[in-house]
Amino acid sequence: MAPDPLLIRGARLLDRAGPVDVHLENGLIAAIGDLPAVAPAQIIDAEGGLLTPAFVDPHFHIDKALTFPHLPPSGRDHPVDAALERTRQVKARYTPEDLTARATEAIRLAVGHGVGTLRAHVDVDPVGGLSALRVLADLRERYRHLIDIQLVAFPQESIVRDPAAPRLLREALASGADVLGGAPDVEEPPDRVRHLDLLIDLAGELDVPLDVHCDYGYDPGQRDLEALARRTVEAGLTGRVRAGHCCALDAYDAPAAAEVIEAVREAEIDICVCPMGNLMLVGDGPNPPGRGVARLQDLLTAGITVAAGSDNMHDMWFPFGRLDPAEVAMVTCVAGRMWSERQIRQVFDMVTVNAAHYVGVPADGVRVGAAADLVLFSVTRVADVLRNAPGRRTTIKRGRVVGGADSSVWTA
Ligand SMILES: O=c1cc[nH]c(=O)[nH]1
Repeated sequence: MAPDPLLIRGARLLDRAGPVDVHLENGLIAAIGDLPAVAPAQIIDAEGGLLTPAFVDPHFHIDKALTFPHLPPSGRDHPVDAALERTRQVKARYTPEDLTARATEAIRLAVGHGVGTLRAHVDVDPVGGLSALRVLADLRERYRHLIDIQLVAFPQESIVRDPAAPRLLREALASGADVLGGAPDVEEPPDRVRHLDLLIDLAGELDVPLDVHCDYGYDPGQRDLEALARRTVEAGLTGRVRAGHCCALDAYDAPAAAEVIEAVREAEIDICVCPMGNLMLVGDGPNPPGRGVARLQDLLTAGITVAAGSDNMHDMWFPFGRLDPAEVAMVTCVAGRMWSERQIRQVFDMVTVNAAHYVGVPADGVRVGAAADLVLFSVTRVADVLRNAPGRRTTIKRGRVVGGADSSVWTA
């Protein structure tokens, strides 16, 4: 059933002077300007607060979310080795009930924070098979009125060493996954290109989008992103491939970085950085030299679409987080030394319109005819959104109010 028309009075839009009224009807933005009240429209008085496109979180591991309290101790020295080991141990103990409870809490937080679309990686491998994916596919349908969830079939364990793994990925895509994921880092170095080849072949054959975790290390020798870009073009998948993390870009010297960035540009690969987890885990030793956040400003200068994702929340990969893209954007500013108002605004795009492009949904901004997926803030400036200044957020999905930061409107 179409929601009642909604009139938002006196909202401030990005890049536009002065408050305006915004009329929502049939899930779309119907008019913007100085509008008469249209009875019997529901009216929200924005009181000059900022109205922006809904947040899009382009990279989140929903199946692992909130497992932190149950992690076994790890004897591993390197935090990434510890995270991989604990991932294996913990996911072997998932139950449908525990997964449903944790994922539902993640969805509740996302909706409350203004996320309209969430791309969620779900481990699909011999440890758990398709069981987590099935639970999450059910939740995707149950909460479709509140949030769009895309499920990525993510092979967190090897697909080269295990001959059954590619078949499992096929089954995942036939039974609910929207996107093919990948993680060449989990292979022995000589097998990484084989991992990429398997992914590219499968994505081409099944005609599905591909989203690959790439180069998760502060290591100038890691060039999987470049290999992915070159294979993307060769396979005719230009514009259909996405890459997350890309930490090694931070470790390359300038000529190597320029070469890889040019290959990425040619392949039209959007990049998603995940600075919260990467600042914590990437880099060796007690005083790591670089922190594994891809060269944001060089990528933007090259015209590449850069998005930012929350990655993990309170699990074996990241102990903190609250699934709030405003927090991700604030950390991205800090990590990328993006301090000026113009740069802060660029980073806000990384969690809204750029992230929308990354996940393949329209990135229209607040315009007549665009989907009415919006967030209304009581604060007026982007910097106040990113610093989580006291105030309220109202989440609007397809023209209907579905939640707020205090979560009082959210109904399961
Ligand atoms: O491989 C990875 C990287 C980050 N977070 C995960 O859950 N897995």
